[in-house]
Order: sequence, then structure tokens, then C-alpha cells
Amino acid sequence: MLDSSQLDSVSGVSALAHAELLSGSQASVSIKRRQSILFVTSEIADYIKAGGLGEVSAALPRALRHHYDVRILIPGYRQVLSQIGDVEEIARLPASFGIPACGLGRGTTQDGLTVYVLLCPELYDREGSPYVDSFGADWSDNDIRFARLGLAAADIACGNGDPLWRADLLHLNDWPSGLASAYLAWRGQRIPTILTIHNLAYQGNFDRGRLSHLGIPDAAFQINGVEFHGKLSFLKAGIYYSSHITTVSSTYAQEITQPEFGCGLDGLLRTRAEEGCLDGIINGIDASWDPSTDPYLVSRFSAENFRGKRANANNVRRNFGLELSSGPLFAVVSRLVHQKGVDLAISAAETIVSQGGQIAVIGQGEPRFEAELRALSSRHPGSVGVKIGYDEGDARRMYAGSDFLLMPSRFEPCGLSQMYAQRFGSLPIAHKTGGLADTIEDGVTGFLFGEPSLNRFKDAIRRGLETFRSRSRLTTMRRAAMNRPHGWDRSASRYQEVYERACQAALA
Ligand SMILES: Nc1ncnc2c1ncn2[C@@H]1O[C@H](COP(=O)(O)OP(=O)(O)O[C@H]2O[C@H](CO)[C@@H](O)[C@H](O)[C@H]2O)[C@@H](O)[C@H]1O
Repeated sequence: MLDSSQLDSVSGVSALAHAELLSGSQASVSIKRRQSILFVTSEIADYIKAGGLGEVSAALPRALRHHYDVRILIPGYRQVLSQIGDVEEIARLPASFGIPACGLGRGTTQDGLTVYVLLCPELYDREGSPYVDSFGADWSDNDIRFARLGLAAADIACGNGDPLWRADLLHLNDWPSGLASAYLAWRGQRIPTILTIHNLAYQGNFDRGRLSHLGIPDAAFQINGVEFHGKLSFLKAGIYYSSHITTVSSTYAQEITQPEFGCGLDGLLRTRAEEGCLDGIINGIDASWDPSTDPYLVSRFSAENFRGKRANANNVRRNFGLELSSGPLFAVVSRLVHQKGVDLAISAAETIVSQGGQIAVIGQGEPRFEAELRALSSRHPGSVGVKIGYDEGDARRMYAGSDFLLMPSRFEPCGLSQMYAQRFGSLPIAHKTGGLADTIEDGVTGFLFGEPSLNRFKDAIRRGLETFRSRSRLTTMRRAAMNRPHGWDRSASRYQEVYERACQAALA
């Protein structure tokens, strides 16, 4: 019998094959092709997470690993190296133009997923998030930091990284890995590349003077290339050069081909859509989001019996300085940025409090929103509680304890919080856009409003409050929300279809 490490080396030697043990009493082993996927990301929740991308990067490769030899590539940030355990340096990747040389390390997650780590302390060994310093300013060398990531991905794909492995397909995520498909194209390599857009608003745009440092040919600085309004755009490069684009919901896939949501890239995205190369695939949520088993909850519950919800609500009230109450509890769990409509939530607070409701907010982000939220809480002591910061346990107890989740996002590519809330029996009140429109059924599992204005948002909140006053309606909606399937299985099969199509197109 082969163990899993032997299986890895079998796939490594040929890059095409893996051993599949036949079931039953047969002792023989059949060798069958299993494709190799390199999943390139700038964050993964196992070690470092700035937002939803980190969660998807942790969940999607795991949902796909039964079908593919999926491996992760990530920069060796301090937080990654301090947590991943043993990392063996398996190769040196050479310097190129202004991009420094680096080591390629290989480690594994606790559950055995292979992770390639870029060992380059001068770029990644810093205090702060993947993208910004501790004052919230972008790292001034972000172009080099993420060009290093894209170039390494291209090298590994071509077999110039791990001597025992190469990728049949690259799965890139957002602007930080966008240049990988461009580097492959400039080398004349036809390895299929999928770019998933998690948020079109973050584009990685840099001065054109940086082209030569990043090894970008001058000829590529044009509309059919990396140029975007006089700047060099990593995201545009990814959209232009990748074989296929996906984004994280069907509605957002349509929205981004329109000027209102296209962030200036709608024209190119329309072209890619017309070529049949743009798909929307909704995110899932992983199995840890289960109120009957979640260790963070003070009391567990299920769709059949949600008595335990109240203990979580009371815990949230205590932790957020709210008075004990039997009124409705609203939660906000969010990055505090314009996209999320934080200003609308602040403006709607009076309506909620005047009707006997309470609000608990956890988030961090733009200093002006943090200050406004603190001021709101001081104006409504006992009714509005705010924590500025990031805490997964608090977030989980808030989904579990609240009756409603406020999510008035101006745009939302997919959104995860509304799915977590539904699973935990908290009804989302959300703008009908992107993934919110695709995952919430209005009046059944939550409340949707059509335009991101305060009045429409307040109307939806009033509908929520009316429902709260009818126990039977509330119970019916909670149950419907909790039973809605949001797992990864269906989405993983859609990614498989896209991978197949991209591989076939590359062979044509
Ligand atoms: N202060 C805090 N404390 C604890 N937890 C907190 C928190 N603030 C946020 N979170 C958690 O962070 C996650 C945020 O995920 P989202 O998908 O809602 O947003 P994000 O905009 O980062 O992601 C982008 O990428 C994802 C993934 O594709 C898309 O779903 C999304 O629409 C797109 O904007 C949620 O799991 C939430 O619970």
C-alpha cells in the first residue's frame, strides 16, 4: 500500500499521475491521471487573513483536493512562517529585473495540504497585514512584493520551482497574483490560468515607471495589455491574460460588466464575457459554521431547537455593554469601509433603538467609521455596543445570538457573513446586490432592499421588526434560513467544470 507521502511523490515525478487504490480485496494499484492545480493567494485563514479571500483560500482548495493534486502558493509572511511548522527550502528562484531572488519553501497544513511558501524576508517579514502597515498605509513596495508572487507562480507552473512538481493549471486570486498569467503569456507558455475576482474595487494599480522593475515589456503597456488609465494594473493584467475569469456570484458576474459596478474594467470584462470566459460561482461556507457543534458558542442549538440562542444573545449583550432585554438584537460584523455601507447602518441606528432594538457592532477599518461608531455607542449607552477590532469568537457568538444581521453593502461580490448569519438563525437585512441577492431569499430567509438608500434600508428594517413581533413567523424564517444549503460541494463542481474547459481550450 502507498501512504499519502508516496502518493505525492508519484504525482510529483510525472506531474500527471497519481496512484488510486482500488477498493475491495484487490491488491493491485491503478495509475490514473490526476491534475495538478497551484492555488495562488495572498492570504489563507490557516495563518493570516485580511478578509473573505483568506476564508475562501482555506476552504476551496480543501473542497477540491479529492479531485486534484491542489497545492497553495503564498508569500512567507511572518505570521505564516511562525505557524506552519517545518518548511523545507526546495529551490532558489532567481532575481529578475527589480524582483529579488527568493527561496521556495515547502510545508504542509495540519491536515496535509501542501503549501509552497516564498522565503524572502526583505519583502515579507514585517509586522502588519499582507497589504498595509500598522498605520493602514499600503506597503510602498507592494508592486515588487506581489510581482514576486506572480513570477514564482509562473516559475512553478513551468517546472522551474519544485523539481518534482509542476502545475497543469494556475488558479489565481485577485490583483496580488494577477501578473502570473501575464508572465506566462510573455514567455509563450500556454498553461491554463483561472483568475477569480473576489473584489474588483482592489486593482493593484502602480506608476508606469515601475514597468522595467517588474520585467514588464514596454509593448504590453497598452489597452490590450496591462495599461489602465495611464497606470500599470495588476488586476487588469490578470483579466486580460488569464484563460478564464470567475467571480464569486452570478449576479456580481453580470454587474461587473456594467459601468456602475465595473470600476472602469467593465469594457474588458464584457469582452471576456462575450468570449464565454467569465463565470460567476458562488462561495460556500465550511462545515465549522454549525451552531450545533461550534466550540465558540456559550450554548449550542439547531434548527429543530434553538433555545440555546438566547444564552448567546445574553453573552453578546454583556460583552458589548448592552442592557439585558428581550427585544430584537441586531449585529454588524464587518470591515469598516465604504463598500459595506457602514454609514447607512450608523444612520439607521436611531430607527432600531427607538423601536426597542439593540445593536452590537464588531469591525475595524477606516478611522472615520471607527470614530463615528464610538460616538454612536456613547449616544446610546446600553443600546448600541461597539468593539473596534477583530475577534472570530465574538463574531460567531454575534451570529448565534443576534436576531438580525445588518448588511447594507453598496456592492458585495459574494459576502460570507450573510451565509454565516443564516446558518446561525440570524436573518440578514441586506442590499439586493451581488452575492447577497443570490444567497438571501427575500421574506423567506432574510430581507432585501432594492437600492442602497437610507429610506429603503429602514423599510427593510421595519419589515424585520414586524416579523420579530410575530413569534411564528420569526420561527418559520429562522428555520428556513438555518436549513438553506450553503456548502462548498456545488461550487466545487462548478470550479471543476471551469478547470476542464480551460484545460481543453489550452489543448485546442
Ligand atoms: N471585526 C471582525 N471580527 C471577526 N470577524 C470579522 C470581522 N470583520 C469581518 N469579519 C469576518 O470576515 C469575513 C468577511 O468576509 P466577506 O466575504 O463578508 O468580506 P470581504 O469584503 O472581506 O471579502 C471579499 O471577498 C469575499 C470572498 O470571495 C467575498 O465574499 C466578498 O464579497 C468580497 O468583498 C466574514 O467571515 C466576517 O465574519
